[in-house]
Amino acid sequence: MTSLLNISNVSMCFAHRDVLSDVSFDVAPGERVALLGHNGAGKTTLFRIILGFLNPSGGQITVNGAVPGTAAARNAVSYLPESVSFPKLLTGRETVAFYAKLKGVAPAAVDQVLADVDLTDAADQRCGTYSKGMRQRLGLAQAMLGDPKLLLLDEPTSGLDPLARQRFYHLISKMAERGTAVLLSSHGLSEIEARTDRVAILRKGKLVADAPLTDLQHSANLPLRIRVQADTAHVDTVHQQMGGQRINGATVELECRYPEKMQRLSAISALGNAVRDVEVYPPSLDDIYRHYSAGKETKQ
Ligand SMILES: Nc1ncnc2c1ncn2[C@@H]1O[C@H](COP(=O)(O)OP(=O)(O)OP(=O)(O)O)[C@@H](O)[C@H]1O
Repeated sequence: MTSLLNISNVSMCFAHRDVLSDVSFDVAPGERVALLGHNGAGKTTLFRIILGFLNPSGGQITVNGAVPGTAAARNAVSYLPESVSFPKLLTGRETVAFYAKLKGVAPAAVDQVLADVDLTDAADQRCGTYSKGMRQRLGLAQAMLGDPKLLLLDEPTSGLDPLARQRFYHLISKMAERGTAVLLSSHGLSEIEARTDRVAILRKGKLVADAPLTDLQHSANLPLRIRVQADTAHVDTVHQQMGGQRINGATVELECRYPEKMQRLSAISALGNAVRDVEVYPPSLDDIYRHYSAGKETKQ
């Protein structure tokens, strides 16, 4: 599939300091990509280059085939910055109407996006009275205007409560279903785990991973955990046969690598009625992030 966002060998140097080094990856229409990295890894800098606010020291970017900052690229992209602020005296509805006018979007879309982010009841309240979460949702409403081809979200869920986060990701997925390419940065690893299609990890300005989470789970070769609930009368036998650790009266847990997984599971299955239940826990995004952040540079 043709990429909507193409980042090719991008480098950025501030005052002789390399902040981004030779970063390349693509985002396709309808794809949701999480951009992860420690504080200062270069995520916001990359966003600012994609938006055309900064010129890279090297490499090229195209947004829907256009150079960042050109009218064609600007028309294709919407951005929600990390710290969003709006004029305090304008209401939510006036604020979104203002952005709709700037973007050339029909006024009818204003009430729809306010409803999408659950701000209908507060639409006539002044932004100065909004909570942080409400401001963030208003920011998302303005970013959703006009069904952008590319949505850039810089730590979009900071300040949102758990239900608002769920709703937020639901909206993002709906936009992706309609073909919007989404690139979002986040430090909330658990929340993006099941809600993005690919993970890109920056470490000190270098791209150290770029693949779907399941591929990273395999290539990092981190252990997965198999937890077996044994019949209480047979727990000693199960422990002896399986190895691993007993973690309570009836549960035995062991760690293994992906290539051994099926062999281990058939051995457990051969224990028949001595086993009541089996659960397999793959490495979490936290584990994978720690692995790649520690310097295992195996780009997919
Ligand atoms: N205009 C600038 N001039 C000089 N250095 C800059 C400038 N903008 C960013 N930097 C530096 O570039 C590095 C990357 O910053 P950036 O804001 O891109 O990181 P980040 O990954 O978004 O971090 P965070 O997770 O904390 O938001 C930092 O060391 C920062 O100090």
